[in-house]
Amino acid sequence: MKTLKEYSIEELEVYCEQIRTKIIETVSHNGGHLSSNIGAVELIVAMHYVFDVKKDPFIFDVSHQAYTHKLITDRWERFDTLRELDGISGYTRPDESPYDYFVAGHSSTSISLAVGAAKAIALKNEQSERLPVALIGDGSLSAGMVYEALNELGFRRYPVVIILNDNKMSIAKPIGAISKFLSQAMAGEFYQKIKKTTEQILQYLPESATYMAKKFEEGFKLITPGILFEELGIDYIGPIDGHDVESLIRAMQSARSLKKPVIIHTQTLKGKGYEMAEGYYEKWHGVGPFDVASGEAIKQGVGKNATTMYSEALIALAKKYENVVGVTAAMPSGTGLSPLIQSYPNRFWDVAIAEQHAVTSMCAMAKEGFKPYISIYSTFLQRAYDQVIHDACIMNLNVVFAIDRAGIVGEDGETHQGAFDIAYLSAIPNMTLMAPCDEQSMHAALEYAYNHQGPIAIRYPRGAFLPSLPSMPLPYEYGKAALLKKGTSRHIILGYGNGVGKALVVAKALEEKGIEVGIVDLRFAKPLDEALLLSLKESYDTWYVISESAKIGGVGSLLSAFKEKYTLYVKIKSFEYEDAFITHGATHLIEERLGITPQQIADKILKDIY
Ligand SMILES: Cc1ncc(C[n+]2csc(CCOP(=O)(O)OP(=O)(O)O)c2C)c(N)n1
Ligand SMILES: CC(=O)[C@@H](O)[C@H](O)COP(=O)(O)O
Ligand SMILES: [Mg+2]
Repeated sequence: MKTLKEYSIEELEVYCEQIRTKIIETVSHNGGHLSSNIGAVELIVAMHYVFDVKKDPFIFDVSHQAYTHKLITDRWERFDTLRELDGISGYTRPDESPYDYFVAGHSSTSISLAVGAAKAIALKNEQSERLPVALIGDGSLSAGMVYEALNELGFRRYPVVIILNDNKMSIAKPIGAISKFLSQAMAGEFYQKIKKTTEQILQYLPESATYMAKKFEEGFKLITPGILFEELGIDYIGPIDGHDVESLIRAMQSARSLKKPVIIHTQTLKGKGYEMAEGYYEKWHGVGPFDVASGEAIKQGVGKNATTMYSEALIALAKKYENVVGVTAAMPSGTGLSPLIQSYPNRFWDVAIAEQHAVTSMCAMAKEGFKPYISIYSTFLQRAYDQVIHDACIMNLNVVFAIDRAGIVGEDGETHQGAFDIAYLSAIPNMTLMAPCDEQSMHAALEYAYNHQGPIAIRYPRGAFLPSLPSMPLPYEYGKAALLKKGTSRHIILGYGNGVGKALVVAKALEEKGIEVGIVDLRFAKPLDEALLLSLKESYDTWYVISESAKIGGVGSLLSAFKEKYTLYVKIKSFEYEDAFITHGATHLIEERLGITPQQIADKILKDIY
């Protein structure tokens, strides 16, 4: 059986098509990242042809585009378990395969990893000449961390090969000077033409002419995107056709021989090979199951999701108040900000993958009297934690953090679960935490936040809320909770955010067993409603907590601190997440694995009682 490195170019091209078909087929069943992956097939096949995955660190930025790598290495047979619970992950994971060098999922870490690996290889003075090779997309090139890495790499000049997959797309059309600079298409095409013509002429000229041509080509690079990297001390090759296996192999072989930092600028078509996805379509970045022939989604989401509720509520607010502004860091459709960017382009922005910049720039807008709504996933806000403290909270600025994907997100797994925002935000002075539980309270929360003085974070889940009460019991008031149901037992459930809907389902299951528990919608996790909570101590011995967050630093922790403060003799039992990263898989299966489905919670409470 031939190894990949023994394939002819023709055989490699056939192999690429087989891989592409496999990816389309699998993603159409399992969902996943389609266009990024089928657009990167030739790149990754060429990587495996030229470099040695058994020794060279293969580093994929975000690694959402690494399906080809998984298929080539050791996961072809298991590939149909993609993103399923106990199946293979949609991202690289060393605990899944020795060929996955590093965990990824958040963007723009690849060049720092390559620099670190190169440093280690140099320090270990290895004879085996291992060479880190990183694949990074044009969208991921917009994050600041990349420049921190390039700054050092260009200075220390470690041998590293960076392959830039420039498909002129992030999730959405990329914004910013970097992507504009990269897509000097004219220079690229023009440069290629000149280069090809020079090579053709050179064939008939004496050796000495080659020197002149080299100088000419060096100079010519100045009008390609290469100047950015060359000036930083990183050699530049390209731009080259990222679907032409032969030129990719040649470029990677010369990059490997340079033994210094080099970036190969490849230009690809996102979605290549599946016509409906080819080009600039946000919708084919991350997809659910779909029919390959028609491109139609198979499983449509049920009801209006929390993101749409947020988007509609923000549109209403933007109409009402001129000083409402907002930002997303490269997730316009995911956060629901797209319609606002379209309707109010001078008040709502996509700032590319730049969460730190998104937060700090909005803090300046708050200082200037605007009311910014920073629309961001719980997991990606982690990237801007210092900016929340340093730029929003110390000055107690009027900034709203609209935290989407709070709680379990499902198939994206460990790197994307929205488990930590309550823990990482509740510790910050001046920060207020609140959580709506349905559409009405979402609208009310955004309105409340508009009038709130100081930084405030509003969290809500991926997908739809669990069904809640037909109407809000009372309007939001700073730090005030709502007693939804007194019940007749000495047990009460304190729900927060989407946990309120879950509490209602649990209460119903208990009622069928003759147990009537009380229910509170906490509404604010910080500050807690101390008056209401103190009023519970006489009637309820056991307080159950349902919040979609990590237990440590979560709502249960905040309530335990409250219990300590007033020396209360109540038992607090939290159904939040234990101290472990939460793997990938459908959310309901993950919750079952964690023992926190409404039925499992009801069973646990029943066991408690009897
Ligand atoms: C820190 C961070 N912010 C946002 C995201 C969400 N995200 C995942 S992939 C992606 C776009 C990446 O674009 P690019 O690097 O060009 O890759 P492509 O999908 O085009 O191949 C974004 C914004 C992320 N994974 N990490
Ligand atoms: C790779 C990445 O980080 C994004 O594509 C993410 O998967 C989007 O998540 P949602 O599907 O929840 O919008
Ligand atoms: Mg891209």
